[in-house]
Amino acid sequence: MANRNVPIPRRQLYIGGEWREPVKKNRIPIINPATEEIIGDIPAATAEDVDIAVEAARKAIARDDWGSTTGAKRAKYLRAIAAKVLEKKSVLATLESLDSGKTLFESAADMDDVAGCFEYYADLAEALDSRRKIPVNLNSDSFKTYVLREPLGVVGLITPWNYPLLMAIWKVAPALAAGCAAILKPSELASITCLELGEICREIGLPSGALNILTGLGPEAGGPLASHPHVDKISFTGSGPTGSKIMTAAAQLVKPVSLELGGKSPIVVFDDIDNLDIAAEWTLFGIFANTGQVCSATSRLIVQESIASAFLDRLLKWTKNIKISDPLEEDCKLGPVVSAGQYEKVLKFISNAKSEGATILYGGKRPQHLKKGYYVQPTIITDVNTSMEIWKEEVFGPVLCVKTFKTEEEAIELANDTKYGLAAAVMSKDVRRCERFTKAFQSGIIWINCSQPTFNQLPWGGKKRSGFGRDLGEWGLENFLNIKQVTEYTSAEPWAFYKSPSKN
Ligand SMILES: NC(=O)C1=CN([C@@H]2O[C@H](COP(=O)(O)OP(=O)(O)OC[C@H]3O[C@@H](n4cnc5c(N)ncnc54)[C@H](O)[C@@H]3O)[C@@H](O)[C@H]2O)C=CC1
Ligand SMILES: C[N+](C)(C)CCCC(=O)O
Ligand code: NA
Repeated sequence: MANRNVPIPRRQLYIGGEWREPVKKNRIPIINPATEEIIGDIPAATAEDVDIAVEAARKAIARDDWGSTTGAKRAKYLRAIAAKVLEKKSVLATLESLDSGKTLFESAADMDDVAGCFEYYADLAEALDSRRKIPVNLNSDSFKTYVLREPLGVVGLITPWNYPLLMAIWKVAPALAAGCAAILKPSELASITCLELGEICREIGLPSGALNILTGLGPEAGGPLASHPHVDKISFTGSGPTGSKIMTAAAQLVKPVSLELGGKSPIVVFDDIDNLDIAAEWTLFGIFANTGQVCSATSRLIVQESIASAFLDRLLKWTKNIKISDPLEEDCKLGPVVSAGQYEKVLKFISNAKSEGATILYGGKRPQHLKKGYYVQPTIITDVNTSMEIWKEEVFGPVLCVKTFKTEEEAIELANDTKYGLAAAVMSKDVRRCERFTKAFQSGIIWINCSQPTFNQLPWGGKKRSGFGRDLGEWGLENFLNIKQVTEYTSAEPWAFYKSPSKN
C-alpha cells in the first residue's frame, strides 16, 4: 500500500503568483471518499477573489514577460512545469487518489498524461511563433494583408472532479501555450492537485498572473467567473445542467464558451469478433475504468443477439475478477465514487432501473467487504428498454446497461438513440462495417475495436447535448487564440471613391 500519510498541504488561493487567503476567509473540507474522513481543507473563493484574480490576469496579459512574449519562451515554462510534475509524480498521484478515490495506478497514469500534455503544448507554443503572422496574397497591388494569431485574453477554466488535474491541464496547457492568462476553478470535490500545480508554478517562476487558481464552490467561485465582464472566454468540462448555466451567464456578455458535457456513449459488439475476451476487456474498461466516472464512458453495451449470452457470460467472468479496494492498495482496479452525493445518485439510478423492470445481472450494491467509503460494485443491467432512465441518463458510475440487436440498422439506431453525442465504439473485424459505423455514429469521438484510449494530438469533444468546441490537439490551442486580419493600403494613388474637393 502506498503511503496514506502523505501530508495534505494547507494552501490558499493562488493569485498573481502568490498564495492569498480568500477575502471572506472561508474554507471547504476535503473528504477522502475511501474512508469518508475529512483530511484537510481548501480555500473557498468568492466574487471578491475572482475580481482580484481577473485583475492579476489582465496585468499578465499586458506585460511583456507573458502576453507579448514568444511561444518559445512560454514553451520553456511549460516544459519546466512538466518536469516538476514528473519529479513530484508519486506524491501528486497519492494526493489525487486520497482526494478523488481514483486508483493509484490510474492517478500515476494521469500524472504522466499531465506532463505529456504540457510537453505537447510546449511544442505547439514553439510552432506558433512561425504561424503567428501569416501573409495572405490577394493578387492586388493596392493592398498588403496578413492574419495574426494572438492570445485571446483572460480565460476562465472551470473543471470537474473525475480527472481533477488532467482535465484542468487539458485547458491550462493550451491556454498558457497561446499566451492567455488563465483563471482555473477546479471542482470543490477534488482540488488538491490543482492547488499543488500552483506551488509548481511558483517554484518554476511562472510569470505572475499567467495562471491563477481559485478553489471554491460552483455558484460562488465559478459563477462570478462565468459572468465577469473582463473574462474573455470560458472553457468548461462538467455536467449538462451546469454547462447550461455557464452558457446562460456568458450569453449576457456574448462571451464565447466551449462546453464538454459528458454522455451516454454506446459500444456496439458484433458477432464476427475473433476473440470474446479481448472485446470483453475493452467493454469493461470502457465503463469501469475510473469507476465509470468518465464523460466518454461507453455505458451502453449494444451486443449482437447471436453472441449475447456467450458475451455476457464472458463479461461476468471478467467483472468478478476486478479487485475492489482502497485505491492505494496494490492492484486495486475499482475504487470508490467521489462523494456521498455521487454514491447516493448511482445507487438511485440502479434502484430506479430495477423498479422500471430491468434486471440487475451483476452488482448493484455496496461490496460486502467494504464497510466504509463510497463503494459501488461494478454493475451490469439487462432487460433494458429504450424508455428507461438507465438507458437515457448519464450515471457517472460503474454501471453498464445492455441491449441486444439483430441487424446493423438496428444497432445504429440504438447507438444514436441518445440526446448525447460524445463518443461511440464499434467492435467488429469487418473493416467496411467499421467505416459505416464511423460515418453513422453521431458523436465527436469514434473508437474502433477499443474504448477510451486518448491522445493529446487528437480533438476531444462532442455534439448534441455533449457540448461543443474541442479540447486537445491543435484545436485545443485555437480555442485560446484570437484571429486578427490586417489590411494595409499600399498604393500611392488616392482611393477616389468621392469626388475630390480640390478638383472643384
Ligand atoms: N462530463 C464530465 O466530465 C462530468 C460530468 N459530471 C456529471 O455531473 C454530475 C454532477 O457533478 P458535479 O460535480 O455537480 O458537476 P458540475 O458540472 O456541477 O461541476 C463541474 C464544475 O463546475 C462548477 N460549477 C458548478 N456550478 C456552477 C455554476 N453555477 N457556475 C459556474 N461553475 C459551476 C463546479 O464547481 C465544478 O468546478 C455528476 O454526477 C456527473 O453525472 C460531473 C463531472 C464531470
Ligand atoms: C479518456 N480519458 C479517460 C483519459 C479521459 C476522459 C476525460 C473525461 O472524462 O472528460
Ligand atoms: Na475529495
